[in-house]
Amino acid sequence: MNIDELGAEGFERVLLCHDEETGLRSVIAVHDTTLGAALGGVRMRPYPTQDAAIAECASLAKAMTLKAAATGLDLGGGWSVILGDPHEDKADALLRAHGRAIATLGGRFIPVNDVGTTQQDIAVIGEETSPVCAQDDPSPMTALGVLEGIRACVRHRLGRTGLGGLRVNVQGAGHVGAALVRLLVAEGADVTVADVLPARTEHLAAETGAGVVDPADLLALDCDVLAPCALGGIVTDATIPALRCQVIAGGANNVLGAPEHAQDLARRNILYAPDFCVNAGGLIFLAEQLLGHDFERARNRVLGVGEVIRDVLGRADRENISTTQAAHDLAMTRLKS
Ligand SMILES: NC(=O)c1ccc[n+]([C@@H]2O[C@H](COP(=O)([O-])OP(=O)(O)OC[C@H]3O[C@@H](n4cnc5c(N)ncnc54)[C@H](O)[C@@H]3O)[C@@H](O)[C@H]2O)c1
Repeated sequence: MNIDELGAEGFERVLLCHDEETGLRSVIAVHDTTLGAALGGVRMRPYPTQDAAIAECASLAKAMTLKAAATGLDLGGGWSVILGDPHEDKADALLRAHGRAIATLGGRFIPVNDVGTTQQDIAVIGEETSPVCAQDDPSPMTALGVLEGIRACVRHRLGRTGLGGLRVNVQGAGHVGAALVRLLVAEGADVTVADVLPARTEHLAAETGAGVVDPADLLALDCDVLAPCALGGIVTDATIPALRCQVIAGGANNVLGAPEHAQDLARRNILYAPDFCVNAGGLIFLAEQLLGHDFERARNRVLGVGEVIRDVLGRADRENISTTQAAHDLAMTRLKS
């Protein structure tokens, strides 16, 4: 195994890993462990270039630091990505090699499943490194936190207390997206969902009665709330003019293509719930599990995501700053205290 230390500014560690024998090519970024070990995802997907993989990994690691700090968790921020197609390239030997690379960090990075990996994959990684988070799928708790975040945003922007009849467009019908659709439908919301894998939306529509549209049409479809639950980077110079929503609040990490898009959304009078706060439910749940707390206690803490969002929205209004800046300030206050 060849592991290169990239020495990226502002990061504790960034490792570029290559294992000839298994074909593993991966990146592990530990951003900040001031508050505790860095808990973060293992994402597997094809990347156009190695630099694109490093950039995504670094940006997600940083978001995890902010997420833990803003929501009051004693965890740091880190992430890892495996370059490859999860449907074609994934193998136990490759996952174990990634586990051996993580083990070199001596427990400072705790992996959990993300896009392209499952809890079973994390268990395989856990054959080589400890600790790992492979017990329970955090996605339903991420979705529950997003639901509470949507509730807070809708009350703030639309003055509505219930979600009945609220038009919500959900991008992505994977672990988080599907769970969110179920929760929203149970609240009486009018939900439309899109996924690049049609089988996922077909099943979900049959089960819940949610509407389905082509993924290419979803962002420009009129709605009250847009809930991004696929990959990040969907708010860009190209998509902002087409958006027809009043609120953006979803499970996806790194929704904004660039930080300045927070101001662009505010100019268009679209209320943006910062992703690293509104999607923190899964991380809160995992942190509670690591502490040995029971399910009910963990779930109650996840419901607190709504309170965090209310705090962020209030701060943004009072200080006349973007919601992203307000959330960032909240996180930095805790990191520096
Ligand atoms: N799983 C969690 O608990 C958790 C926690 C925090 C953040 N997140 C973030 O939430 C997002 C979703 O995570 P997940 O675990 O549900 O992943 P997943 O892989 O289960 O689901 C993602 C879904 O998005 C679909 N998709 C991809 N590109 C799309 C597009 N352009 N349009 C529509 N659909 C598209 C995929 O086909 C897939 O069904 C990711 O950004 C992840 O980092 C997840």
